[in-house]
Amino acid sequence: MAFTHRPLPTLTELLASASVVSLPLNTRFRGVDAREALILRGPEGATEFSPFVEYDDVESLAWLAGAIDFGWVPTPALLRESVAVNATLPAVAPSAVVGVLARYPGCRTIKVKVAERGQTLDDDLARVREARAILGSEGRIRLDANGGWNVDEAEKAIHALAEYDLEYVEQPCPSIDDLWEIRQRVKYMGIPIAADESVRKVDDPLEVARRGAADLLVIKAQPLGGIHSALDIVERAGLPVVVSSALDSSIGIAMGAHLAASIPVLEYDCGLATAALLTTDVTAEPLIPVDGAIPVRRPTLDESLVQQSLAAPDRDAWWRDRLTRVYGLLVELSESSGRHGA
Ligand SMILES: O=C(O)CCC(=O)c1ccccc1C(=O)O
Ligand SMILES: [Mg+2]
Repeated sequence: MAFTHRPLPTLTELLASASVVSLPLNTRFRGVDAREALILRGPEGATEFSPFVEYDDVESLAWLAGAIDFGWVPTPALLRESVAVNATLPAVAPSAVVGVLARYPGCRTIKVKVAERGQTLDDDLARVREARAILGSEGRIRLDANGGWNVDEAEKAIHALAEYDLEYVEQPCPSIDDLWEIRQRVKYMGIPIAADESVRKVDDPLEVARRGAADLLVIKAQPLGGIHSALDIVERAGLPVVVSSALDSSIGIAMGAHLAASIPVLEYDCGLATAALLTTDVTAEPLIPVDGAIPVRRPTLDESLVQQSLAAPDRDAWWRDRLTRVYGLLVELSESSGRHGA
């Protein structure tokens, strides 16, 4: 992973610029009702460090590199002023679908979460049927299983869900081997396979592309070490990409929007509309979709909104400890790569 910022800002500088916030969700997502994030104030503007709380320090390393990249390094040249986005539909009951989709005005593409633990294929069928009924026959529906199926389950589910006309299926199975296998099995149906976790949670983000295990890649700026590092991966992968977020505040969404705006060819709507799932944000001008797109700009922090969303003292301390530990790993890594001339 390429860490472009040298020298690193000091830990003192990072901690002094940090606020830890807890942003309640209007729809339960990934088993949580609030999203915690550590917001940093860098010379380029606000940035966000927000690996999910269950991620370990090693996995969080790339997220910190990504946060520093957006706050301390100028962004690449922007090729567009807005980015078309998909509605993200969490694994809610069919009766809740219409209410969630109302939060994404103008979106012609819906990403439906499927294969949720504790649910069945019938639950997925009912949710996707409802989404298709509301969207109409011309909008696009993509699925995201977050690796929730084995290959046989994925094959069965994709056969059953295909009647709703699928744009692609994201991470149907957990491993790269299984992605390769399911891709072969459904190729004749013309349904592309996208890789997400197999890009951002593995040692080599290019392995999927090299092995032909997916038709397209989901690219997330923060977990891939930042905009510059993600852009490098996109260039080297040679596959179409979907730029997505990880349920960030509008600051993290802006990082994704700047990445999306610097990619020459974007064939797919991006997964950058999830600020619509937050009940409150850290800026007065959140990056939520209007006419199916979000603008490419850096929101300024609204300090009173930040104050109102500050996390409880124990959570604030937890995030500062995490930042301190992960920063230590980042320093080790940049020193060892400096020694090896990388
Ligand atoms: O891509 C989108 O539409 C939104 C982002 C998203 O789905 C997501 C959000 C948080 C954690 C994981 C994921 C994911 O794509 O798997
Ligand atoms: Mg995904």
